[in-house]
Amino acid sequence: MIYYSLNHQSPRVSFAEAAVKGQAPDKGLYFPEHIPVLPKDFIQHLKSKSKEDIGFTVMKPYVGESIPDDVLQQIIAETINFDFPLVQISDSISALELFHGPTLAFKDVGARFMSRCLGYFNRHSKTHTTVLVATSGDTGGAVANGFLGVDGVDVIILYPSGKVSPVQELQLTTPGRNITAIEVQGNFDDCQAIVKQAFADETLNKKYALTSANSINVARWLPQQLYYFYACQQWQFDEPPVICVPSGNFGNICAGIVAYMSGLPVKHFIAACNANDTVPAFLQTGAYKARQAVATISNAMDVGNPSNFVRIMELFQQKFDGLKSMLGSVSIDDETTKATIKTVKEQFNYLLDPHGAVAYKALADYLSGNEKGFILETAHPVKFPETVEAVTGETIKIPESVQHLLSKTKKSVMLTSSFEAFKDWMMR
Ligand SMILES: N[C@@H](CCOP(=O)(O)O)C(=O)O
Repeated sequence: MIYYSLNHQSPRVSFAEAAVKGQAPDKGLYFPEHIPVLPKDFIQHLKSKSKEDIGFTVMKPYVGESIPDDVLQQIIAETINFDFPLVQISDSISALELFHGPTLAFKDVGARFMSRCLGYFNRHSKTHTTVLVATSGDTGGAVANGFLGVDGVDVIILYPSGKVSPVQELQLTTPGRNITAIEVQGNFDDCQAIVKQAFADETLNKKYALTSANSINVARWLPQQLYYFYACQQWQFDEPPVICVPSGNFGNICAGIVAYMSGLPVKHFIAACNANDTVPAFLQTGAYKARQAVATISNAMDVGNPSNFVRIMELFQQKFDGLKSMLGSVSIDDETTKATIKTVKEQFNYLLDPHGAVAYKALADYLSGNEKGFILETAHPVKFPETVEAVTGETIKIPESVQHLLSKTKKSVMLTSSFEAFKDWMMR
């Protein structure tokens, strides 16, 4: 597989080069030159396949010759060694629970896959890589966990001060070793802008081999397709599902659309957003206007300028009508999100996290007649106990993986949101 830059001013590269660079030199996102269509037989017999088989079959065309098959099989097995259950909430809505990994959020899959790929590339080229990552909540913890102790890799996580949940903050500020957390006095878009500027900065690039562990990196983005295959493997109805994805940086839903274009049966996609409504507004007006991110209770989606939207446009060959026929997007406010957590708990005894609740409400509003669908439950409610407990009046049982964090002390470097402050810190 060859990858090109969406800005079309950089050389085409292999999977290995795209993963090691993160972003193309012309600041474009890498994109696969074609979307492989999987054999019909494979899709029809998903139910009889193992998670590992599905993972290998889906990822192999994207990885190409960059990683030998036996190593890729091992990487996939280590990436997906937890459950992805599709749990029925109501007659028409199920939840694909993506929070059974080590950091209780869907980012674990991409972070584990990418860290192992990079570890493999570094062992072979004997290079040292510095991974920069911006987070609005869940990516940071997953990347810290996935890259902890990986050979030849240092990780620098930038997060918006005061705008991630206490559990998320502990996950990304306490691992130590090769992981450093930078607390930025700004919002997620400021963190993401600093990271993107760093990739284009000559001085920093002379000193460090930089890459990204956000979904702008193909090795973080593409494995997210696997969720959709695992969901369809468990889908019990004849009609294909409507799939609703809580969306911030739009990497996850973009990966879902790739899975659909590879042959996975899907009726419609809905990108459920919080008050950060850049994409819902675009789908209504046809004018894309990035906005300043605003803080909400579903903080991992507090993104005003979603990086992956350019990839979604590319998948639909820049055709607005084609895009609109397959993708809808709505904005759900915090009060409605809280009311949804409460109602779903009372009616169906299912506890949603704020991100899942945004998706649940968007899907419930969309479905009509006998239509059925599922949401991606992207994070465990225990990552947001203040919100969830206040709404339901019940205490959430704290899992072991969170319990041990609570006694740890946060360690971070506080910086302003200017690129110069970050560059100065990096140079020192
Ligand atoms: N929702 C994210 C924001 C970054 O998204 P990514 O998928 O591009 O890493 C977060 O939780 O940090």
